[in-house]
Amino acid sequence: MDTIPVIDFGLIGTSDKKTSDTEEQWKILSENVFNALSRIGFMYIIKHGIPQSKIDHAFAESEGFFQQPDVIKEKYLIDMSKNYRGYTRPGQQILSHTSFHEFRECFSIEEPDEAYTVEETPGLISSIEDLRKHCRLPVRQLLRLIAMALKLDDEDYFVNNYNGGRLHQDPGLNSSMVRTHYYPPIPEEIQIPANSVRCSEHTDFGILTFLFQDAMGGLEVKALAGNWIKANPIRGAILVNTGDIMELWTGGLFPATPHRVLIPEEEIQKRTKRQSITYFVNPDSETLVSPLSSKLCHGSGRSFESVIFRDHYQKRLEASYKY
Ligand SMILES: O=C(O)CCC(=O)C(=O)O
Ligand SMILES: [Fe+2]
Repeated sequence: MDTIPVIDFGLIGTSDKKTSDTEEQWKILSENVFNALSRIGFMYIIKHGIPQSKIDHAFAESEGFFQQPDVIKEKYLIDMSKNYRGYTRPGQQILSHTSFHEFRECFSIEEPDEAYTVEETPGLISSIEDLRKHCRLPVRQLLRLIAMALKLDDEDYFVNNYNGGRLHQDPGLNSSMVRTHYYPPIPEEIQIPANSVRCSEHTDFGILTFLFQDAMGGLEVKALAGNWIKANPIRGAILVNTGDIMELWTGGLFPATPHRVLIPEEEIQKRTKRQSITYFVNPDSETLVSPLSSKLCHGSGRSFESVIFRDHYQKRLEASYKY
């Protein structure tokens, strides 16, 4: 499959569980989800119920933050000895050993913390938290659709491993993270070092990622055959992909699809900033993740080792921040 399918969540409405009225629609969507995740690992979700104004607001607040001088942004520099919250400057996180530099800066928020503020852009944290809050319903819907797609006896299995099945996030229990990215314009006078990218080829670390992107484009997805296809922006749609944990749970049936953002060849895009916001959906930190059944693993021919999510996450984050 060389196109990224579009899945319409409007069909199942605003309940996070199927009801007798919507059972048929849930079944159809779960089949669509199965095809998308087994063939490409990416899909667009439309009519997901998140107001466009919330998305636009988080983008505007993020832009306000990133356009400030470095000295201000670096006041909020990530301190990895404590947590992964705060500002990452360009080149500080490199997602693949094959890249020399990433023209990408970002700001990450792991879990809600009322006391944490960015005084120069006071709306940054609240707009991001608002977006996170709105993501929870479509995340829970999708986790149940995936359980149905896999024909699990327990359709709540994934939901129960995401914040212990609760709608509100418990600090410490779950490290799901919102990260707002800014790819700065690359001015003509800058010498671009060899092997530089905007974002290196990588897989995501958790269960799923929800990605909101602006109109600029540039994200590419590696199809199973190894060719790269463009994940063109669709206004208002959430681009969803599976991460390492879904690949492990399904024994490779739903692979974690590699993706990247190269430095654009088109001058206009190169000289223009790009923004994206990701919500990385992680299982609860203490979850022991292993392939769910030998039936699912059958056919992939690969073996998978069980991991405690906290250990896996720590390892992957530390490796990417070593530089
Ligand atoms: O900015 C993008 O479009 C991709 C970002 C991404 O893949 C990530 O942060 O994991
Ligand atoms: Fe990613």
